[in-house]
Amino acid sequence: MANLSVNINKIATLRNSRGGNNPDLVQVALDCERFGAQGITVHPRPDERHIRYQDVFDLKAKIKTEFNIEGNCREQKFVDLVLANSPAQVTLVPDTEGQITSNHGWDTVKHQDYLKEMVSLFQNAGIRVSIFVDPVTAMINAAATTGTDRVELYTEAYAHNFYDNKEKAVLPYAVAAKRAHELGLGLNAGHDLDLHNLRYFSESIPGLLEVSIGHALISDALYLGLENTIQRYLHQLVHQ
Ligand SMILES: CC(=O)[C@@H](O)[C@H](O)COP(=O)(O)O
Ligand SMILES: NCC(=O)COP(=O)(O)O
Repeated sequence: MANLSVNINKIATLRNSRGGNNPDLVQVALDCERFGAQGITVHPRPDERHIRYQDVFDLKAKIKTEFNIEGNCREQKFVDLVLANSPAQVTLVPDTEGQITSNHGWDTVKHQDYLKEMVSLFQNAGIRVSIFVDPVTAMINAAATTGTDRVELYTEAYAHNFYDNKEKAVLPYAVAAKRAHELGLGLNAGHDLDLHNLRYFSESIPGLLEVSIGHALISDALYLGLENTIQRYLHQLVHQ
């Protein structure tokens, strides 16, 4: 069964909208853990529009489950933040300036040498590395040459195409996952996964280690409550 890492960016968005500490990000993270989440994900961005750099230190001091920090390693401030906090995992995402959210994976072919350097920098600090990639065989092949521990498949296209034709939507992911397994890479996935598309994805991708879910899960919690929502997401990941 894949682990569920709850991305709490949206909690920070809500908190920042009023400038105080409501909702309390650290408390929400602790509650996610208490309700069964196996990890906490944050994606600090340079404008600190949701997760602030200080949040990462505050979370690191309190959470007990797997801490996953996602972000752009081309920002020195991000690299320093990760090294200072030693999370269980860093996920390297090729953010571009001004983007609303992550919208593409790394071009691991073009940036192979650079990624190799970044992977060993973090691994030498004892941090597991995952590279965010599109489900394309060439990207998986080149990711493996960087020495990364895992790849995270960018699931926006799957989520988008799920309702039209779920078999077709998942196919590139199944092919990419098979290749990743052949190359000995661990497999994570995330972006726009939700209560409707999660079960089919996890059933179709054997050996999936972790999903990180934020936007849909926090939105569902408005209606269902956080504890019930996390239980429902966990339930999607259990296969008979
Ligand atoms: C890496 C990824 O897939 C993103 O979903 C990201 O972590 C979310 O970031 P935002 O919350 O800033 O949209
Ligand atoms: N890595 C993906 C993630 O953390 C959450 O993405 P989303 O569920 O907010 O789209």
